[in-house]
This record gives sequence, C-alpha cells and structure tokens, in this order.
Amino acid sequence: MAEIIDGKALATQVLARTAEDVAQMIAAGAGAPGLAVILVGNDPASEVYVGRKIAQCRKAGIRSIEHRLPADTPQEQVLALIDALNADEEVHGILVQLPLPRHIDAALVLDRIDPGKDVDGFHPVNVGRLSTGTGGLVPCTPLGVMMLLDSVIDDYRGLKVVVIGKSNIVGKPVSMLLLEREATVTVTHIETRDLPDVARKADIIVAAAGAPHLVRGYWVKPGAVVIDVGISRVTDHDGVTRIVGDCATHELDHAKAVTPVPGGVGPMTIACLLSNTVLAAKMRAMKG
Ligand SMILES: Nc1nc2c(c(=O)[nH]1)N[C@@H](CN(C=O)c1ccc(C(=O)N[C@@H](CCC(=O)O)C(=O)O)cc1)CN2
Repeated sequence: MAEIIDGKALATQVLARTAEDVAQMIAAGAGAPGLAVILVGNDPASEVYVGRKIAQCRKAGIRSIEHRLPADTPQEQVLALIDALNADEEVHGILVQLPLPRHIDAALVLDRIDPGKDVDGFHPVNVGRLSTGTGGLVPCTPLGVMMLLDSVIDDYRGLKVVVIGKSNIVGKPVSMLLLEREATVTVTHIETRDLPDVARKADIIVAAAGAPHLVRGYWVKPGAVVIDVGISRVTDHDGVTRIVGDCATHELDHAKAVTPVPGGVGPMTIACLLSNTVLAAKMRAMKG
C-alpha cells in the first residue's frame, strides 16, 4: 500500500512555524508583516482561495489588506493600485489572485509588482533568480511540492523525475528546484510522445497537467513517489461534483508514496504563501 503524504498536516506545521516567526518579529518591535491581496472579479474558486488565504493570515498574525475589485476594472486601475502598494512601507507582500479577467494582461500586472514584495514568486526577477539558483522568492505551489517530497526523500541526486506540465506557475519552477537538488528532470507537456513510457521510468512523478486522472497505474513504476498537483471539479453520473487530481490514485497502490487530492498540494500552497510573506518582511527589514 502506498504511503499517503498528508499535505494538510504538513501545512498545519508550516503555518504554526510561520505564526511563531510572526510572534517573534512583533516581540522584537518589527511589527506584523502585511499582505495585500488583490482579487479582480468574482470567480467562485478564486473567492474561496482568497477567503482561505485571508483566514490563515489572521490566524498567523499577518495583517491582510484586501482589495476586491469588480470584474470590469480597467487594467490601468489595477496597475495604479500595485504602484501604490509597492510604495506602501506597511505592505510586505502583494498577491494578485489568478486568473485575471481576460481584458487584463496578467504578465504586465505581475511584472509591475516590486520583486521584493512578490510573494507568489511570479516576477521575472524572481523567476531568473530561481533558474540561476541565486535566492529570491519561490512560487508557493512548487515550494509546497518540495516540502512534501522532502518528507519522503532524503537525497535527490541522480533520481529520475518526470514533471507533467510546463506551466510558469508549477511545471517550470518545480523543475528548477529539482535540478538544484541534482535530480535528472524531464519536463513533459501536451506534445510529448509516449508519455506513459516516459513516466514509467521515473522515480518521482510531479503531475501538474490539470487533466483529471491522466496518470494511470501502469504509468507508474513500483516504488515511485507521485505528487499530484491537479485540482479539477468533475461531476459523476449521479450528478455529484467531486474534486479530483491528475492521478488515478486508486490505481497507485504499488507506488512508494502519493499525495491525495484534496488534502495534498493545495493546503501547502496557502501555507507557503504565508511563509513567503514573512520571508519578504524579513528581507525588507534586513535591507532597511
Ligand atoms: N496568485 C495566485 N493565483 C493562483 C495560485 C497561486 O499560487 N497564486 N494557485 C491557484 C489557486 N490556489 C491559490 O491561489 C489554490 C488552489 C487550491 C487550494 C486548495 O487548498 N485546494 C484544496 C481542494 C480545493 C477546494 O477545497 O476547493 C486541496 O487541494 O485540498 C489552495 C490554493 C490558482 N491561482
């Protein structure tokens, strides 16, 4: 039977450590870190994630500053808000919830955030730092993936990793982090030929394609570790909607360890956002 890696439990530990860090900062007279959260529009899933982020900030002692804007907010107004938040000394982290409405150029918006406040790690400066292994803020989901992997793997050197999906948010950054650990990384995508054969050679699979139950049992080598980043809502024949991942987890008994969906990578994303906010506040204090 494969070990189920409990992302909820690990996220609780990360959040507890973050709350301790915040308490220490406050005790030292530095003040609580501040996270500005921008949500444009009313995408139901984004509303839920933003709500959870703000609730966790409150628990950890991080000040959250909410900016909820209507779906038709002009791009210039979003950019002006980011300029104001960049200049605000009380704001240590800025988060723009994705996806943005179609009329807004997400790349332009993300590029406008001060790299030192970019707690999502999406700014080109942080992307560049990650790819050169020179520090910076690391995207939350890949950071969470690495923490989950670290709970079952000590040494990545020479291990074969197959990353399924080449997104800027997960596939590419997680590949960089794994390369830093000296794993042999293959990044696959929609055009990859013979994907099941490629996946079957892997010691670690990171599935981030957003395709429900794409990874079947026969794709996975016995003893491999499988991290499921996908989160899709599917409706059964009986009309019940469920959240499922990219992996057919019920076929993975022969794996060494797997993450569940829900309760795997998702909770880690939010926990890592909070730890990144504390890191950004500490980096700013050191600079100051
Ligand atoms: N600015 C950002 N936008 C988005 C990011 C991001 O990292 N930064 N990631 C996703 C959404 N996301 C956080 O924002 C996120 C997704 C899922 C979960 C989560 O806990 N999921 C649960 C299951 C889903 C549910 O209960 O509704 C789980 O896996 O257990 C947290 C955060 C896109 N946008």
